[in-house]
Amino acid sequence: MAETEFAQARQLDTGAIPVIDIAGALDGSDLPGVAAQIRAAATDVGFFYIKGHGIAPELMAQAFAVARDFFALPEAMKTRVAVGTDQRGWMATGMSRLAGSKTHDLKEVFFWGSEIAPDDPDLAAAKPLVALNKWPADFPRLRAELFPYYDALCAVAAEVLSAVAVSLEVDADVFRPHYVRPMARGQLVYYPPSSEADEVEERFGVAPHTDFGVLTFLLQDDSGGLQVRLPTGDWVEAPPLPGTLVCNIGDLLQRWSNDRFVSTVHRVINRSAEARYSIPIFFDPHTDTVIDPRDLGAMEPKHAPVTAGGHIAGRNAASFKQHRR
Ligand SMILES: O=C(O)CCC(=O)C(=O)O
Ligand SMILES: [Fe+2]
Repeated sequence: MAETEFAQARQLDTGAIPVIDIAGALDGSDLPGVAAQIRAAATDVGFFYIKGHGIAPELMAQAFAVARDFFALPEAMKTRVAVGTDQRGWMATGMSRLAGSKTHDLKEVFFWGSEIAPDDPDLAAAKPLVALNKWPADFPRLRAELFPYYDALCAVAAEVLSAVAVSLEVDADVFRPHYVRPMARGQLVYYPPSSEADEVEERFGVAPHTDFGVLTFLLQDDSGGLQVRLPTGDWVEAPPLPGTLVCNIGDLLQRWSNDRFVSTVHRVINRSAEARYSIPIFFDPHTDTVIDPRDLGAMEPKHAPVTAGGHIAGRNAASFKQHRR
C-alpha cells in the first residue's frame, strides 16, 4: 500500500452515522420513536451518535481532565498500577496488538470496571473479568473525578438498552436482570499524535477491530480520528460532535440479535498535532450472562450460546500482551 493511501477516510457528509435524540426514551415520552431510530442505525451501520442524554458537560470535562493528568504522571507511578491478566490498571503503549494487524497500537490505556466488594463470591470463583479495580493510591483524584461521569453514563446506558430491546421487538426490560451486577468495563485512552514513522509502518492509534461486548458508549475529545467502515467498504470519519456520545454495537449484541444488528469495524488514527483522549465504556452484562439468540426471539439461531465474560476475556487474551507468557 502506498504510504499516502494509508488510513484515508472520507469526511462524513452523507449522514451515514445518524444522530439520535434519546430524550424521549429517558423520559418515557417516545420510547418507540427512539427505538425505531436505533433499529435503523444498528441494522445499517452499527454506529450512531446520541444526544439528549442529559449527562452534565462538567462531568465529561472533569473525566477528561483527570485522564489527561493521569497519563502525564511519571511512568514509575503508572507502573505501580500496571495491568495484569485481571485487565485492570495501566497498559503501556506497545502492549495492544489486535488480531490481524501488522503492528502494535499506539494507545496507552487505563482499564477499570464495576466496583465490587473484596469478598464478592464471583471474585473468589475467579470468574472471567471479575476483578477489583486498581486505583493509584498516590493519585486518588482518578477514581473521585472519573466516577461521577461513569455512574451517570451507566444510568443512561441502561435506558438506551431498554430502547435497544424495544428495537429488537422484545420486552423493554429483557436486559435488566443481566445488568444488576454488570461488567460495565471502562477505559481511559491516550493517543499520542501519529508520527511519520507510524504512517510508514502503518501503525494506528487503535487498529481496525470490532468491539467485543454488547454496547459501547464513547466519549471522544475534539481531536477527531475515529473512522468507521460502512457496509459499502468505504471508510468514513466519525468526527466529534459537541455534546454527543458515539454508540456502537459490539460482537455480543450482534450474536444476541442473531445478526439483525451489526458490529462494525472501526479504527483510530490521531493525525492532529495534539494528544487525543477518549473514554469508551463497554456496557456489558454480568460475566455469567448467556448470550443466546433464542432469548431475543430467534427461531433459527445462527450462533451457539456463549457466556459474556468468557467471550470477552478470550478476545482480550488474543489482543493484549499482558496475557502472553
Ligand atoms: O478512541 C476511540 O475513539 C475509539 C476506541 C475504540 O474503538 C476502542 O477502544 O474500542
Ligand atoms: Fe472499538
